[in-house]
Amino acid sequence: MATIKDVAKHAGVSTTTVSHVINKTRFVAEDTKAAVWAAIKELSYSPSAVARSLKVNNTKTIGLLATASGSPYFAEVIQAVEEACYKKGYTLILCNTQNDLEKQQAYLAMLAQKRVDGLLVMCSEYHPPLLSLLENNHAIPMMVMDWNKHSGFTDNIEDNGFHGGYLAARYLIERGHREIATITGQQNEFTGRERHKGFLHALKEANIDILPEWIIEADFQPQEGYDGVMKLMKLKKRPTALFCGGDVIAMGALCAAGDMGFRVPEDISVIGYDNIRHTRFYNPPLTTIQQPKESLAVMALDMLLDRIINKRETSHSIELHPELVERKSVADGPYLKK
Ligand SMILES: Nc1nc2[nH]cnc2c(=O)[nH]1
Repeated sequence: MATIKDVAKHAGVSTTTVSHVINKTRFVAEDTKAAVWAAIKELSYSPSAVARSLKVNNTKTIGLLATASGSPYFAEVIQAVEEACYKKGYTLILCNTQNDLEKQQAYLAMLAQKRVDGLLVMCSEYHPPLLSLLENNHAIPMMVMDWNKHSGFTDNIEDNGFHGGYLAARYLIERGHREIATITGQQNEFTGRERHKGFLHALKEANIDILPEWIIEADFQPQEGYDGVMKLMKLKKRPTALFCGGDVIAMGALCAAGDMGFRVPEDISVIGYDNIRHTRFYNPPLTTIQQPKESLAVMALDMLLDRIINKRETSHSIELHPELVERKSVADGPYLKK
């Protein structure tokens, strides 16, 4: 592979001139520039990012310690992170860890060895061993994207999942429902837990009791939504509305309702959470709560770059604001005041 020295020799100039031509850091005469670019082309020279990194002490790379890019929600956030990195001239290194501590350890070590400039963390579950692991690597500028606790050494985002869950329940209540069930995301995940708490709070505030069998603690999988609706719709007392803690759960829920011969929203109303791209094409199009995934990605990266570039050491927290997206999966319930 050609080096900068080869290019300089080929073009009959110094390596410094080659560097100035490539980086546009100084005036260089047009014919010299042309000779350098011709040599670069002829030798298929590509500037070494490694050599550059050694010189400037940064790598223009960001690590993302993620959960699983196969889930539609994470896929959309990761795509937005990648796009934001690209726009700022950074390369993203994606590490899917599937909540496996060994993988988290191994990837963190690799990212540290690769000298990433900063780390985005979206691991879903923040148990003590993971937190110690992150703290042990606090020398790397860090932003946690799905946890609202102030850790002191990282920045973080408050996604207001509690408010989002509250909005979902309020909407169902305002549409005249009181028999409301829920199939939650996993309760050891911050997003799953906060959304569920907000949902319960709205019911309590409206003096609505929820039957214990109407609360199905699940995880963010369509199968869980499917199985959940199968159980709910076989109960003697069926709910008229259902809040699913994630759109992928709602996908399974709609499928089960159809398989059992129930119509959505006529027989049961369904509301989801996340507003993943495909929900517009669900049958019926899903009413859901918008998790601002692009803002999450852009804000997380901006804050991380602020830590990296401005050497900020104090922790900052930023907020996202969920919003209702009305489509066609919720009908008026029996208690609607006209
Ligand atoms: N694991 C997981 N966590 C989430 N948090 C918000 N949405 C999701 C999802 O679809 N899966």
